[in-house]
Amino acid sequence: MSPAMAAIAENDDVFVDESQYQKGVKHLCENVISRVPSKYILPVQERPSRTVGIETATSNVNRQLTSLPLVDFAELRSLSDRPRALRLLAKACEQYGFFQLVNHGIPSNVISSMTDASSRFFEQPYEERAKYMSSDMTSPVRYGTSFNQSKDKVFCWRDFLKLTYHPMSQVLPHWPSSPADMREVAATYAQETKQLFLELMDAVLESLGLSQLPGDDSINIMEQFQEGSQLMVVNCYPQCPEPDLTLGMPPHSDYGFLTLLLQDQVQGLQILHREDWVTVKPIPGAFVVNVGDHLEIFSNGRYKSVLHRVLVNSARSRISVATLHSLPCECTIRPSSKLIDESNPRQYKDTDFASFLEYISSCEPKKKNFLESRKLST
Ligand SMILES: O=C(O)CCC(=O)C(=O)O
Ligand SMILES: [Fe+2]
Repeated sequence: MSPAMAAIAENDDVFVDESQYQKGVKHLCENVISRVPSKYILPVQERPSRTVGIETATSNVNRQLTSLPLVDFAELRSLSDRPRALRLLAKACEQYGFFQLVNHGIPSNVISSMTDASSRFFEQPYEERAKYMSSDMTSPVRYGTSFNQSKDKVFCWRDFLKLTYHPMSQVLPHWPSSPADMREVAATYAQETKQLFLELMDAVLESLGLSQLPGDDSINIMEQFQEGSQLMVVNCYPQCPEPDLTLGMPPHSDYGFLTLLLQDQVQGLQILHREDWVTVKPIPGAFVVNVGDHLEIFSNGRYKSVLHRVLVNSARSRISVATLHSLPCECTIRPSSKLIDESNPRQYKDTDFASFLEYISSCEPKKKNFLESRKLST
């Protein structure tokens, strides 16, 4: 360890120079650390064991593993089972904003290769990962740390690699060339999850009663989804010596229509359900799917974009891959006209990707603020 980065024995702060924390948690963990540096220590009210919801603080944390609703994709694909599966899907999106998707048909080797290549990416020396560091939110490849590292006062215990994917564009050459299989594995994974998202979105529209209506926008919107935005977020949460003092990710909701999340077998994801934080139990090979802000807006509030956060632990590091899908970035998102009537007045303003980026660049995005900011006061 160089003197400039020397750990101060009695102090928790590993780095004398604050800017070293910008290099990420993996980099930090290359030093011997037995305590969490103050840069990562949350105020007491925001720590994992002390919060219910985000504003209220009680000690009533539900650490039980919850069984999320299970949606069987094979049933959605079967003519006879589809109506029942659609009802289940609707209930999950209304009541939890989350479900586990099983029998989705993506080959298991595509999934295991993705988690495997992701782990190997983070195992590389810092200099290799740092090639992709960028503060430009629109960059097609971005390595970074925390949640919003240029704004966060307290850092999260998480490093990430964000890859934007578009079937037509030339972003692949910008993706990491090391590990050697990363580009190919990530491209296959992106294509497979895109197809899955399209089929799921078709089911979501049907579950909202929006398909096959004369003059309905659903055919139009499905065409737009073909060209839609797709962001893969590979999250790495290293082992943490004092996991009760920090979070892997703060409470947040996702911006798109649907997020397809692959988590390894290390639990950590919690969702806010009936005011309790509940841990989502990993199911091997399943996707955790959640409603994003754009779908809440499009469904005029019927489907919920729910706050979730990530706990870290002292025993094992954790990898997850979240794929966020939405309409093309230049599209405006607004409540479907079919879901607005006298008894369901319009609840959200028009929104677009540019206003979202502007919003997250200008504030500390730790709460459900963006979606709140799009709500019309009634
Ligand atoms: O790591 C997880 O389980 C959740 C990740 C997440 O919420 C995100 O990337 O938006
Ligand atoms: Fe998320």
